[in-house]
Amino acid sequence: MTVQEGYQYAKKAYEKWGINVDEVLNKLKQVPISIHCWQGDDVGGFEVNASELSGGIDVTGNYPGKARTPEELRQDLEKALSLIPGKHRVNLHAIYAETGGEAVDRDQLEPKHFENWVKWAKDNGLGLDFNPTVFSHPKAEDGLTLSHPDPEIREFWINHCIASRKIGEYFGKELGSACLTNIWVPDGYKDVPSDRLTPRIRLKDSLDRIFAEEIDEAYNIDAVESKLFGIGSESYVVGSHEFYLGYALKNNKLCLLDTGHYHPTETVSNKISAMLLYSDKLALHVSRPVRWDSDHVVTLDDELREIALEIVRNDALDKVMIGLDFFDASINRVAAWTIGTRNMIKALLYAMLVPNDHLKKLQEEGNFTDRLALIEEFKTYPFGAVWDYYCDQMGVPVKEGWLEDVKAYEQSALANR
Ligand SMILES: C[C@H](O)[C@H](O)[C@@H](O)C(=O)CO
Ligand SMILES: [Mn+2]
Repeated sequence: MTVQEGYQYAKKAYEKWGINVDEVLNKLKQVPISIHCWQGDDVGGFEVNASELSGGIDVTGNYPGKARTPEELRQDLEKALSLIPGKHRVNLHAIYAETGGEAVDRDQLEPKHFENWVKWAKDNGLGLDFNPTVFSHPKAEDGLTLSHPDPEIREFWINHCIASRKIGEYFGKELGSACLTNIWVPDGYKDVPSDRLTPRIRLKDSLDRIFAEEIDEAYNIDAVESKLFGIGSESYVVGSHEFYLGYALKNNKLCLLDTGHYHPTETVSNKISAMLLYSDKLALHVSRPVRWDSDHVVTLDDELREIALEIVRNDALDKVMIGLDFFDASINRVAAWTIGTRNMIKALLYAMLVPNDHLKKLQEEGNFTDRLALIEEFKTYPFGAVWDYYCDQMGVPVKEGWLEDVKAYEQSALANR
């Protein structure tokens, strides 16, 4: 069966349920995914005086071919983007600044240090998002930053976050698309704290100072990302979910939910509808925790589909800013981006091809038998045939065809590094 024949067959199956597949694909085309640059170099960055990765996160594996320069990272991203259908965004961290060989500390970073990224984003029709890097630095050595008892250390990180918001504003202005600038800090304690409140008072004060400067949301949107625990902060994290949920609601900021930052049986899919009742927007770092916040490559698992269903069935595609956050150095890094991003898009397509309104109605009527039966039957509807057609139409490889491209790229580019 050709891709076209498969599509016609699938279309008929979905049309029986009133789903207009052509309309679905047009809608899907317009959903940007923010692809994290840090999968390409194991969260290393290009600082002149780079520190080891810290902040309670870890990248394992040493698959050859990691990007060593901004040029290599951009080249690898271009390769991955050529295998992913749609127009997307790239998410940068401050450690990806280009300072021309000069050591520029993070509180001194300026838009000019990201000019190459902006030029590249313009050439490739991409939006850019941003993150201050509040780890992997001598001033984050003891695992405390914006909540540090030492006012000088706090000041340094406050200034870095302010500088980051200005860089975000610059991205937004240059690219004509608002940049999401997300603050995540690792602050916490390995062992049971004797005072949970004081660090939180300091973190709140730091955030107030960071956000004191008004920046037009047409250019820069602020987000705050919580966490449950990290390596070395197993007992207490200052910026917990409740801390940031309260902060964001009170200060009109976005909560960013990282799917690896909750208890193992706690799901982000279950939070989306609740949070959107109280805030216009929220942001995601879609990741895959395996026993811990391991940042495995996103697979098309139940939770990914459930997240996509929650976004789609609640008509929240323009309210939930979808970003990815995983880093696996045990496999080809371009393949990691391709697999994870294609899966995110596949999940959205899957969710758009479910008769969501009908299923909602069944629930309202108390018809739980039909609800379960249909949810299960739709899992084996010919969604793969629609996905193949979408890839074909968007000019990217169908099915696993992309793997050949990645292998050729591994030979021609990655193997020489
Ligand atoms: C690179 C980090 O993963 C990222 O900044 C942060 O979002 C995080 O999830 C830390 O666990
Ligand atoms: Mn994250």
